[in-house]
Amino acid sequence: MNEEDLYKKRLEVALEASGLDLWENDLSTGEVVFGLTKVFADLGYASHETAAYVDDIFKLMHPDDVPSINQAIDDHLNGLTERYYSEFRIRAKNGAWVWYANYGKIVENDGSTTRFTGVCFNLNEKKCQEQELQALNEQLTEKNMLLERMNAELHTLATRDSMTGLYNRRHLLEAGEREMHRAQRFEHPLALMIIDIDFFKRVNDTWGHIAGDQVIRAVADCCLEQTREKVDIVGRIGGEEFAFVLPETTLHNTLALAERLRECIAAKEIPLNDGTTLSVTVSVGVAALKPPLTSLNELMVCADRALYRAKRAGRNQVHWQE
Ligand SMILES: Nc1nc2c(ncn2[C@@H]2O[C@H](COP(=O)(O)OP(=O)(O)OP(=O)(O)O)[C@@H](O)[C@H]2O)c(=O)[nH]1
Repeated sequence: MNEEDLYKKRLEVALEASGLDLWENDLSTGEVVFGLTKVFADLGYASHETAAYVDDIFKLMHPDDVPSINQAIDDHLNGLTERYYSEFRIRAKNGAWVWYANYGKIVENDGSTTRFTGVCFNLNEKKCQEQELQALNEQLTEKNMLLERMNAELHTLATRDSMTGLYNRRHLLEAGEREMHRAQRFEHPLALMIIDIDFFKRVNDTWGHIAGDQVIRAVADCCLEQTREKVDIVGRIGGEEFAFVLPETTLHNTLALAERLRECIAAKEIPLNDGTTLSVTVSVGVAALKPPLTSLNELMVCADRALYRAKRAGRNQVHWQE
């Protein structure tokens, strides 16, 4: 065996061991000088079906991949890249798309001949893994978004009263306790107000529970209208009872708010399902933070006592605990 044959044999062994298939094209004529025998065989084509011209290979490539292949060849031809590399799909004999990659270089470019040589190797497993990973990532992102939505819903369920959308009793007490600590530490004013719908039992007894619920919602709307969004903590703490934790609010200002709210509710004509309207009044109890009070609970007791006095004094009025 001469040196050249020996060299070829060595190359064959190297290519076979590494799963590479050698190719060489003449770009000036468009001819395939040296064919992709292993690739075509792997794709199920007979030896007479292998491509004789570069264009024949392009016809077997996925149309979406052709522009990037052409770009990579142009970049290499124009000296922008040291080597040509591209990834693409080729249609197998059975119609399936199989991923391959090309690595090559211009080995001769003398004006009349442009020899382009390289190797091609199967990339299908890697691509399939990438696609699986991407699909998994997308699923994960979707699941995360769902989880975030569910968490937000759960938070709403845990902190809000479902009938009015106001805070529930537990959240009001927790958030109120925090405000209480802050107010005490920095010696800032804080007030607590409780309102209770007057003679609400009569509403239920006369117009029914559904009308009663509508009244509760209408009163809740007034409560939100008259308070500061994201500052005041407004909650439904019982059937027809609402509480307000009012940070940075003096007794004087709270009494003004209480009066405004009382008037707003009394003036409201609440539409019922049967087309009629209904009005209700509320009694209000107010207490402001001052020594020796130290807990929200104590403040609530004070406001509750004031509310009781407002009821006793004839309802539809505001009372406060000094
Ligand atoms: N429709 C409706 N009624 C409720 C709800 N929660 C509590 N109630 C009713 O509210 C009524 C409250 O009545 P009472 O505590 O006797 O007080 P009141 O009739 O408002 O009288 P005063 O507070 O003394 O003015 C009861 O009949 C409860 O059944 C609710 O979510 N929806």
